[in-house]
Amino acid sequence: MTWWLVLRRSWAVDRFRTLVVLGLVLVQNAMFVLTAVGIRAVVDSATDRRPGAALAGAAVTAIAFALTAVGDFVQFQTRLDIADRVGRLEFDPQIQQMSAALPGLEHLERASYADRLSLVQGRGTLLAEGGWAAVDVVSSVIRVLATMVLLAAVHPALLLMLLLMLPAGALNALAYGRLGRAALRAAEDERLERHLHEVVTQPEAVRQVRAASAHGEVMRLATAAWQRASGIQVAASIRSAALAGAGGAVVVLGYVVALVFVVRLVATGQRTIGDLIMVVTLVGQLRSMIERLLYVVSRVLTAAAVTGPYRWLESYSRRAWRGGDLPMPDRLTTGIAIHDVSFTYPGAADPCLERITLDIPAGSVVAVVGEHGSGKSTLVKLLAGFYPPTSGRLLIDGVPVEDLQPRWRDAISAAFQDFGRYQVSLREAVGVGDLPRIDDADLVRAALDRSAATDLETRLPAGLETPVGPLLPGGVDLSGGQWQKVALARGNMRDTPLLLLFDEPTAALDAPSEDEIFTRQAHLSRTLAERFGTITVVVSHRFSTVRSADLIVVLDRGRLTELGTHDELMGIGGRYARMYEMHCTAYHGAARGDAGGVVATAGPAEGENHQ
Ligand SMILES: Nc1ncnc2c1ncn2[C@@H]1O[C@H](COP(=O)(O)OP(=O)(O)OP(=O)(O)O)[C@@H](O)[C@H]1O
Repeated sequence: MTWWLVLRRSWAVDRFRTLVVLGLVLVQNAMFVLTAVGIRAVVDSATDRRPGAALAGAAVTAIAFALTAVGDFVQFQTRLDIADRVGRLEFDPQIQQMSAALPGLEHLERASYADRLSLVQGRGTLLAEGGWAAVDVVSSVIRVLATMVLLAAVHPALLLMLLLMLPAGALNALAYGRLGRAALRAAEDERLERHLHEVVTQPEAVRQVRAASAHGEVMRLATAAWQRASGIQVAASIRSAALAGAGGAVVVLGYVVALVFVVRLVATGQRTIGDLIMVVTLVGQLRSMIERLLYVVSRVLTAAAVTGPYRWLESYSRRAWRGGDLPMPDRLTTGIAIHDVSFTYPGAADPCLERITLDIPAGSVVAVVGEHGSGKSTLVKLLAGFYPPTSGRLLIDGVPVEDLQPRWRDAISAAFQDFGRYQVSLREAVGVGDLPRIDDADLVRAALDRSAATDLETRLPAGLETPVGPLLPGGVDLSGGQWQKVALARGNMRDTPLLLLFDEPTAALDAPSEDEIFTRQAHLSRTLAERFGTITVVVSHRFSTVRSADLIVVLDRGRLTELGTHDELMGIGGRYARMYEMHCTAYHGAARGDAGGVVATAGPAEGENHQ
């Protein structure tokens, strides 16, 4: 229950104010009853010509009324303040932490998960306000009940007013439930619209958009997405307003009927004028009370659009972290075993990897090859623990990988073909690969060295502290290849990994740089293999690297079709042999100049060695 959680957090953040608010809720309700009874006493005393009693009653009523008004104000402000503090200091950081610490990628790639995340992120204050609004609901209900008791004392038939609240409340709940569901439905288009705007504003993407003269089209798509999202929300608002309006009309009708009824009681002498004035006051207030009740219920329901996703995030992060407490080994002894692993992307119809079985001995270098879309990167993501296999098991030294999470992630160094361009200092852009040691300049230099990128530090005006990226004050932009080297160095920050993953990490580099990097990485892999039994997994189009691997894994449409060393696979004469030969033919053809008008930019000396 979110309101209970909010109260507990508020208590932890500010005990005094929490007590003030809860105390005021009780006092105000007592003062409210006193005001109503006081008004009746004043009027009846005046009617009976008892001026002293009338004056005393007026004084008590005025004080009770003043206390109610001041209490309302203080309570409202204090509650807003606590909700804001709890939202910003407790919920927002927790939400950020839960989202950032999720071990896999499913929450970012499955649309329904991403929608919930986008609804809850940065909405901690709304969540806290929703919790306090629930306290408001309780307070408003107490006030309405007190009113009903006072009305019943005048005539029990007035209790029928209570019945009117049920349809009004139900209509309002429907109205706001509809709004919450619309927010969730619109979230996907809102995300799309934000993404398309990023595409036309972020330097990396905008170049391609400009080159294709697609700016207008992207903007049209963004506008269409915005219109769909806003259409969903506007339609839901109109329907909700109609429902809430119908609820209000029911209440007003009851108000009029009640007044006519009491006037008749007074006219027939069954009740006093004091009773009439009290009923007029109470019923008049009842309307605003019910409106307030409906308003606070609406706040709770609006917050429910966030509480639902918040609850989901909590339970999802608990499930995602179901890993055991097993300690991480310091070194691999047997290696990684993949047993009958299949994997289907969230929301996808067909599996992307099917029944892969593979033993990777500790200390080995494995190359994964296959056509585009054959599942190479997916296999790498599974090894990194970004996704759990849909079926089958992944064992690290005989231990299921999920029992080692999240520590397994800390034992991995990885560089991918898609890389982030973090616009911070060079030191931070590399150091973030091992966050606890981000300030260790020597470690950052060693990572740059392992990635053949030491020249970056010497070329940049302020060395490691140079801001990289054009958006920073004094920032220096890097070339595509330099950015890739930064990403590679980031992947090399950890100096004692048990698994090195390289998924086409040099695609943006020229052949000599690529050659130098692979020579260094090969040396690094061997050193780490000896010391820690570290396994290296490389996805590469570079056959000189592939052929020197201890084990080559050939994937074809998600299935493992061939497995062995270069010589073994060439001996089989299957897919690998054909790929290798095609590569050599294309390469030599290009080198001879029969590339059909395509200028070959990589010469034999630039890194390829096929024999
Ligand atoms: N996040 C995703 N959601 C759904 N399907 C995906 C996702 N990522 C990849 N796929 C699909 O899974 C299949 C394998 O993709 P993967 O990236 O593993 O192939 P690959 O062999 O690494 O390709 P490439 O050589 O082009 O990098 C492809 O059909 C791809 O469309």
